[in-house]
Amino acid sequence: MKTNKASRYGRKWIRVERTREKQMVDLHTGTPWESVTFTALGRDRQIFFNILQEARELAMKQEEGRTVMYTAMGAEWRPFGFPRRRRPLSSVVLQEAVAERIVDDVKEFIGNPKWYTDRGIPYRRGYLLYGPPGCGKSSFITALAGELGYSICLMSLSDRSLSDDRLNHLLSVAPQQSIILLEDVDAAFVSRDLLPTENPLAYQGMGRLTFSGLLNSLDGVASSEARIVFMTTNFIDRLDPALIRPGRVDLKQYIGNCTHGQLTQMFWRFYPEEPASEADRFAEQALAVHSEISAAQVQGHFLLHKMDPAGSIDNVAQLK
Ligand SMILES: Nc1ncnc2c1ncn2[C@@H]1O[C@H](COP(=O)(O)OP(=O)(O)OP(=O)(O)O)[C@@H](O)[C@H]1O
Repeated sequence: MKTNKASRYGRKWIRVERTREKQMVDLHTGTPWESVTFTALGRDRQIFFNILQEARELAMKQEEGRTVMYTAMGAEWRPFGFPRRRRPLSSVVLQEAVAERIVDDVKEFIGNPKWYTDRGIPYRRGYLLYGPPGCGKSSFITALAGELGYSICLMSLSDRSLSDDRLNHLLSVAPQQSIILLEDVDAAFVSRDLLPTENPLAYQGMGRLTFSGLLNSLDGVASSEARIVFMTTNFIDRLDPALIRPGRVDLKQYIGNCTHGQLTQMFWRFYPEEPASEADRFAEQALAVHSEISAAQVQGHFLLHKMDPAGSIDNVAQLK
């Protein structure tokens, strides 16, 4: 498909011819390739460099301050949804020093490629965040990506169309400067092993992901670019030790239910006008009635009492 248009750029007229390639798509974005040809009269070629430079700056501006999420489609990664506004790290309230530990580790890793190459160690690092639901594993990883200016490649291992080859390929073509996020890694193999008896036809003619395929793909994830893989699970004890041995998972971190400190901090963030003593009172009362409270529950409770900090304390027993 071809279109022709005349456009003004500064004081010059240029002809813009766009040709859409039928069979080719950009592997990283899924958009079809287009050839754009500019023609202008005159001898000054600088005009073309200026156009390209301007286009580049505009494209970068669009993603500035945003986190792009990719999902796997066939053999490619495609962005899904619009790039999200970066989530600040401070908006995810974790137990003291936990966020710093991970952020420092990742930054140290990204900043030292030579250390790895000098020692012949593959330049990749694996992280496992584990703990009960709704405590901030995914939110923290999203905020971390924002802090680093990285995108996120989100992948579910329970995806039935995932085979060893496909996973291997996807991991090797992941966009540069991205975090690969494998969520709920425990679910993949438990559920998969049950499936063939339920529906023996489901896998006919289709390769499926095997546990050793997963291990091989993770081991193969290495390039001159820093490769960061995050896995999350609610049940660390269901994971095969081979999956989380050093080299595949280099840093494990428990992300648990709210402590007194987290509860006060969340209260402050939500009701910044309130005195510290109220935040303290909220935390104390919440822990007196509930032994385990996730940050997601607290967030939901505050949303029910948006303009009513005292009400959020008085009704703390209803927190669920
Ligand atoms: N530590 C936290 N600080 C601030 N908000 C949080 C925190 N944990 C969770 N939330 C809020 O709760 C919701 C769910 O959190 P999130 O998806 O990050 O939890 P998760 O630990 O990844 O859960 P799951 O194990 O179910 O995937 C989000 O809206 C998030 O904003």
